Amino acid sequence: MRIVLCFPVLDKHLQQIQAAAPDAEIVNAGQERINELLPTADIFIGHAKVPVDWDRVLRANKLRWIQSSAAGLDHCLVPGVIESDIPVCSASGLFAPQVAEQTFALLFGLLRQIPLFIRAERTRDFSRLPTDDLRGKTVGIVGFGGNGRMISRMLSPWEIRMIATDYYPVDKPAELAELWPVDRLDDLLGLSDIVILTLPLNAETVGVFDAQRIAKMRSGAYLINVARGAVIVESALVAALASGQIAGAGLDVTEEEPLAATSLLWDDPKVIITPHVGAQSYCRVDDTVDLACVNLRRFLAGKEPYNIVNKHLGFPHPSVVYRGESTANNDDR
Ligand SMILES: NC(=O)c1ccc[n+]([C@@H]2O[C@H](COP(=O)([O-])OP(=O)(O)OC[C@H]3O[C@@H](n4cnc5c(N)ncnc54)[C@H](O)[C@@H]3O)[C@@H](O)[C@H]2O)c1
Ligand SMILES: O=C(O)[C@H](O)CO
Repeated sequence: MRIVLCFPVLDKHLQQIQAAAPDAEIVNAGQERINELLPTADIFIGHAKVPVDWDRVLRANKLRWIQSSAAGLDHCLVPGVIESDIPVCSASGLFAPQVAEQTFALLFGLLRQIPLFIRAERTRDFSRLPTDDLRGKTVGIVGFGGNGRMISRMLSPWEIRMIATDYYPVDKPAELAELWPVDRLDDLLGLSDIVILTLPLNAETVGVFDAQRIAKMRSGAYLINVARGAVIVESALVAALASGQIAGAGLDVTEEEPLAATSLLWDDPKVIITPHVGAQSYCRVDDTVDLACVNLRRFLAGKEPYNIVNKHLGFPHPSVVYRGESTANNDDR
């Protein structure tokens, strides 16, 4: 059995994976050799950032399971793969603590005008300006999976109202006032002072925040995107910031990555940009390997791995989140 990897593992990670699959040959393809090696794989663990020739992989008819090292599967959810009988597992929820911290950084950075004070610091300028409070605000979370749930849990001590929408609006935690289905997105936008995007990018969500939808947001609201850039039409966001419809945006992700040097977002003082680092803490690879090994052991033992996302195989369902509210599966670690 050959396991092909495509993510930056250290020797200790390779040893951990080998211990989970003692009889397997483990090959670390890296981005450079992924297209050469993937058709020879029985199992793929990783996340290809380069275009993969999935037709060739499917024609080889060898691959039996995919474990993504990313939560967002927009790269590998090509129809042929997701509709095949190869189970595809995401890293949904795995990076929720990191992504929630990044959301906090962007949220308080915007409310407390941190970029402005950092600029003033450079000129030894100690002028005071009023800043905004989180207290008393309504926070709307769009996409209530692993990341959305962790954000709401971490925000629960504040005196705020939280509402959310999700494709599967079930298991509403006590800190949330409302958990609505996706068709109530506009209601959420009309009520929220801060909108946090934690939904996946797919055919239904691409460009969902276009000019019309942004116009449904409260005037002077803040928008934070820690999901995928392409859920927002960037030109519409630029216009809404210019008109004041949106008071500020915190973006960990952008439509094009890296964000083009010519983008007007760079120079907007109401925008904080981070280069898609929400999940990039020092724990990321350790966490990914832990999940891969839990699932590898399950797969080899003939058990269902966690976080399968193929719809025709009966997924996703609300318990797919590996490190979310709805599973206790860390026992398997
Ligand atoms: N910034 C980063 O570094 C970073 C890190 C991890 C994940 N992400 C992105 O965040 C997304 C969410 O990650 P997660 O771990 O919470 O995944 P998840 O699968 O646990 O959660 C996504 C949730 O969104 C819901 N959803 C699907 N379509 C929706 C829609 N149209 N409207 C509202 N909700 C919808 C799903 O039902 C699910 O509950 C990923 O798909 C990925 O693109 C970004
Ligand atoms: O989806 C994820 O896991 C992060 O955005 C990194 O790709």
